[in-house]
Amino acid sequence: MTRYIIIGAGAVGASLAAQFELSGIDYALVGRGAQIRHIINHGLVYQRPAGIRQIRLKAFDTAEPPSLRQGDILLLTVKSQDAAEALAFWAWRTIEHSEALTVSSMPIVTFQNGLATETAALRFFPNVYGASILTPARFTETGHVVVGGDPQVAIVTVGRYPRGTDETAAKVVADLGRSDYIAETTSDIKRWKAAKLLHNVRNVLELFDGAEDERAVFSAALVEEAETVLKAAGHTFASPSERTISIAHWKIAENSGIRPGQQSTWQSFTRGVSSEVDYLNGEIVLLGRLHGIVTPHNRAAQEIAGSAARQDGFTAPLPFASLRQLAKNYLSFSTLIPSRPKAHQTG
Ligand SMILES: NC(=O)C1=CN([C@@H]2O[C@H](COP(=O)(O)OP(=O)(O)OC[C@H]3O[C@@H](n4cnc5c(N)ncnc54)[C@H](OP(=O)(O)O)[C@@H]3O)[C@@H](O)[C@H]2O)C=CC1
Ligand SMILES: CC(C)(CO)C(=O)C(=O)O
Repeated sequence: MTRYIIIGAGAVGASLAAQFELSGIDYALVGRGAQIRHIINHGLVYQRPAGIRQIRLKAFDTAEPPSLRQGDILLLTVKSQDAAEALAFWAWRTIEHSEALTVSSMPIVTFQNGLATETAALRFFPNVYGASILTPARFTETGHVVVGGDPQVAIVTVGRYPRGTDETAAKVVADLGRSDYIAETTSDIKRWKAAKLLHNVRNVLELFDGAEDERAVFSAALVEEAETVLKAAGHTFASPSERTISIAHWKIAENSGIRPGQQSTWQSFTRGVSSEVDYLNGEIVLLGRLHGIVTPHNRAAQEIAGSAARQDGFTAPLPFASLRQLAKNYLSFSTLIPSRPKAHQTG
């Protein structure tokens, strides 16, 4: 029987474990720090629109990981900035009763927003499956995860990376479906990841104050830069009409404990842990630099969020005026720099 090894016990990972537990699907949840200690000792307080319950989970501290066996599938649910460390930690461990095989021979499913994790995983694992997950999930309090998706937990699209689909992708989708997710396979997961990044570059704005109309202008600029550089880098975007499943009745339930403006980046700041901004806005900045395109709004957002993350405590929104000014400065610098010369042809 397939067992899922869920790495990262936060909003996405702990809710997956809870859903598997409730559906009789075998799994092991591996986490770190106070969160996993709390889950091991007291269980998880799991809040969904239908109610709150305390669930005992098969949970392990990464300091004492479970041994892995043939047939296991890894689900990576840490944030992008923690993916490299987790991949290196798992890849070269041997598999129980198959000393010649390492964990890297197992399939791994990457749930991260952004575009960086799949290529990082391919460095170690030949069988990488990208998952694009749309879920209103919250982890801001130790031992407590809230999911506002209604009636299902989330919408998940899974495909082999960089392209294709196969029996493993179909198996993961079937098990997610049994566990109250709306799930589908795709043969082009890169298009879903790129389309999602167009939304996630706006997450950073939830850290800032400012008038709604000014924020809307800045938000549009973040997305426009993202679209331009992603296209320059050869990405195309999946559109909702490509879904093979209906999501018409899916919504974020009212009074579910999920509040607008408090998505995953805001949650990391609120918990005082590192944030994913370097892999969301930072991905746009990186691709811009690689393709000779300026990205002043994403750069300013990445820089201010990065500096703020180094300071203690996130108790008040960051000043939007500073963000706007820094973006303006980067925009005017860029007009002073001649555009990149075309590479000389040699030989
Ligand atoms: N939250 C949401 O609603 C959504 C999130 N996503 C995406 O899903 C991914 C996961 O996000 P999310 O669940 O919110 O993240 P969380 O921060 O809630 O959870 C990640 C957990 O993984 C732990 N962790 C980090 N490194 C390791 C490691 N090496 N081994 C074991 N555990 C580790 C973290 O510990 P610590 O607390 O110590 O850092 C944290 O508890 C992200 O890419 C995010 O963008 C996508 C859609 C919605
Ligand atoms: C789907 C969305 C926007 C919702 O929470 C998300 O991806 C995130 O929080 O990062």
